Amino acid sequence: MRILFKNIKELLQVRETSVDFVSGKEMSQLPTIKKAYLLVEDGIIKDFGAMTDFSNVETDEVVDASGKMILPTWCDSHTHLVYAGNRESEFVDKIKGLSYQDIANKGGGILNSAKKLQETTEDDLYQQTKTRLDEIIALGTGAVEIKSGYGLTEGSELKMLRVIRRLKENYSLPIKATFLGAHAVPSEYKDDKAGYLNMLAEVLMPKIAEENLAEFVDVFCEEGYFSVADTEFVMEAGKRHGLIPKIHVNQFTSIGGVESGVKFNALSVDHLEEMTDDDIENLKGTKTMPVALPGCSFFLSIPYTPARKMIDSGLPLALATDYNPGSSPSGNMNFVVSAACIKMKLTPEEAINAATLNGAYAMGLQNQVGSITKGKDANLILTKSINSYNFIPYSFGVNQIESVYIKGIPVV
Ligand SMILES: N=CN[C@@H](CCC(=O)O)C(=O)O
Ligand SMILES: [Zn+2]
Repeated sequence: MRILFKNIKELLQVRETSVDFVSGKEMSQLPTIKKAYLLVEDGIIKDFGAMTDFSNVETDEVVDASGKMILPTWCDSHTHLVYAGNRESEFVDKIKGLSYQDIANKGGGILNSAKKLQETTEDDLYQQTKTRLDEIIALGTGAVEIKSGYGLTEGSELKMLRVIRRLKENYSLPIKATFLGAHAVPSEYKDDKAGYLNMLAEVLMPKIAEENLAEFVDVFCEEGYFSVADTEFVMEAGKRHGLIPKIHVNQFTSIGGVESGVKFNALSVDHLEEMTDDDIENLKGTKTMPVALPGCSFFLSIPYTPARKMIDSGLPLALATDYNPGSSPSGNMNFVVSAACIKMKLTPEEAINAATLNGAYAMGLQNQVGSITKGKDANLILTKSINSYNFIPYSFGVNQIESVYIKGIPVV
């Protein structure tokens, strides 16, 4: 099956050869071809170039993209898509002045979501999650990471991971699963955090490895949740079970978790709303991707990751939604890209690199998605007619997407 997209006003994020990620000044370069064509064969990018160089080939379908742009779909490397119900009432508490920590202290927060999830069947949870996955695909996401972490018991953590496995079986976009058992200490273990961590390492991780239920391991490294020592314990145990670390760190305080993440070769360190100069220094020259989650900063009214300073120091950056019921109940990568430009002062080129190529790297998917490169999946966004790609972040809250293709098949 061959599809030809012709007369594309501008084809974005064109990489002749695959690059793992871009950092520092390279982030301001977004390679494009104006008046382009793109040929897709059996779901894979087969060829592309300028229309002037196009020589006719037999195709099954031709899409005339005059006035429109094509870019790789968004790569959302940090979500908590599997959850039960929502936390609308906490939203109102927050408007009335309670902080994220105040809400958690009065029994809300992660433990509230865990209670709801424990009471929900696997089938129901699958249906709720599927609705969210369909919603984010329609918004242009074509690769996604999904975490556990609202189960907090053996059975419920496995239930979450099995929901993710079912999604992997039923969808053709790449999905990566992360075991986030160390998201919060459940009430049954409130005086025995070490016992809970041991249960994660000794009981759950072997089962996850045996059933191949996750690629990554995560920890919420934060005051009141898990210390740096706890985080290292979990990363160490995860590694023993073949799970690569990706950690929640520096959301509210900088307690040394970034340095630990780097030490354990974490694939990414995520949140980073509070960054010291030492944290930035620790990330330099490493393979650990810093991931900013501006939707969370927006929703909780907490600082934005100092992305400008980080990129100007030579670091790479990825952008993700953190879609979850407590701190970012939205999986809209278009909004994330806008917020990165408006609030974190990224240029559109930097934000698009962060939300595609660098996001793919933060999931270990840099050879499969994230750029227009021959051999990668044809996971594509076809925009409406727009004047320049700056219009995507500029017109925040407005959907500029006409169609989304996953493996060359239109899903929207
Ligand atoms: N901060 C930790 N975990 C999630 C929020 C969890 C929740 O509030 O339900 C996050 O990434 O923001
Ligand atoms: Zn998160």
